[in-house]
Amino acid sequence: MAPMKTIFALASGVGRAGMAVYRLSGPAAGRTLVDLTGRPLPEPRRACRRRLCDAAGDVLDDGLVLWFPAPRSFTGEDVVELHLHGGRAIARALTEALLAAGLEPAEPGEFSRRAFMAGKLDLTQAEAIADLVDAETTAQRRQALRQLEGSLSGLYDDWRERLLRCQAHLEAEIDFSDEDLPDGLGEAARTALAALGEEIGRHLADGRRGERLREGLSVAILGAPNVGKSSLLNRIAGREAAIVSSIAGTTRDIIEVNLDLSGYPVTLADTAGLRDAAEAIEEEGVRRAKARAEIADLRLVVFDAAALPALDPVSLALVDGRSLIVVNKSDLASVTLPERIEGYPVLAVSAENGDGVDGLLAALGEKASELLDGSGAPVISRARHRRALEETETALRRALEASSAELAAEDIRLAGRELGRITGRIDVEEMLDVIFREFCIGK
Ligand SMILES: Nc1nc2c(ncn2[C@@H]2O[C@H](COP(=O)(O)OP(=O)(O)OP(=O)(O)O)[C@@H](O)[C@H]2O)c(=O)[nH]1
Ligand SMILES: [K+]
Ligand SMILES: [Mg+2]
Repeated sequence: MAPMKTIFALASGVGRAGMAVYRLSGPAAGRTLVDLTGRPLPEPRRACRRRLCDAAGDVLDDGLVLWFPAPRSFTGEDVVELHLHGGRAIARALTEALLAAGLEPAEPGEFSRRAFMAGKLDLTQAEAIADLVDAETTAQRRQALRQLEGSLSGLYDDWRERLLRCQAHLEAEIDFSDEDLPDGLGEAARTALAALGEEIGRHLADGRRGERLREGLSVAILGAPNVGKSSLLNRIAGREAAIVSSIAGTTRDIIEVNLDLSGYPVTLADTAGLRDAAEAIEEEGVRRAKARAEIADLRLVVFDAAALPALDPVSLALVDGRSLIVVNKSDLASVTLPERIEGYPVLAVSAENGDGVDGLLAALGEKASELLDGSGAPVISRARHRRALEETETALRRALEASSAELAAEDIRLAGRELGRITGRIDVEEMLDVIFREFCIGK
């Protein structure tokens, strides 16, 4: 095996800042610190003030240095942290000095990858670090923290252990029963596997709460042309994100704004007015609007108060349990607004003067919490986990139906392998690149 390289990266944000934190990891980290400071290594894990110079003796900066000898460090290797002043010139000079010392710039996610290799984190925890850094709302931050603390690791490891136990029992039965092999599964294994299958099934039926929370809830504003969809988006976003005009068919592309709705991440999308379009570009806009209506977690179906009692039939067809009914232009209403449409409560608003918008946001927040909040039990946070769990469940079901003990044991082995892939207990090499690629540099 090639000797482990020593890597470095700016772990804090790039650009002008009061402070910048650089991280070095690998066998040459300690020697590099000695060379940069011209002093012996400081006491482990204690911040010390030091002046840093390059090989020519030019002063780079004056700051704090920390020394984390292996294995008690983030990566499990020798690690050095340099807390310097933020700024591009310092970053450039330090980078040159480190390159000259033979260190290499870290790849995205390389620190976390080394931590995983050293057994400091499992894959769900490594993914949680990426999520935590990306978290934009309170609920996202909490979910990532729970996962980093091992909520998913604990659950999946426990399931995997139970599977391995069943597998061991079954294989013992096969090995020691000489002539008359037991048919299929033993009673005890059957009960244990069926219970496990049910638990995994319940975990899978979480309404995609964790994944939605990570990705943000997708909310689409839909309705006929000119009902004020773009005006409503702008009112909620607090800025002129979309073009508003009195010409029907103004919006074509989907315009998205990201909102933090009482801690829940929401992507609100404005769409083209639904109608039989007059020309090709608008037609494409309508096609995109309909596609978004299909995939959205929630729909705001907007009607025009000035057009009442007439209700656009295309919009009406979109109303279901996933929608909130909005009647806009309440300031123009000449008739009393209905309390319900198709049995669903009506939210009256005026995008023009802001009336009713707080009520709409409150209703949206309630829906978001219904879709995203759970019992507090750990939830699946990534499609990668969901796929592996589905494979596990399928293999378990096959094991329960298997005609011989050997076939059942093989399926149980497959199920355990799928579970192990989630936390990275087994068979991980090929997945590592995919997982750590989405990290940013310095993590
Ligand atoms: N009086 C009043 N006018 C409104 C209100 N909301 C929007 N309008 C007006 O209605 C017209 C259409 O508004 P838009 O926001 O462009 O409507 P839209 O639904 O996005 O239209 P398309 O993109 O063409 O489908 C504009 O002239 C707006 O100023 C409202 O609450 N009250
Ligand atoms: K319009
Ligand atoms: Mg519009």
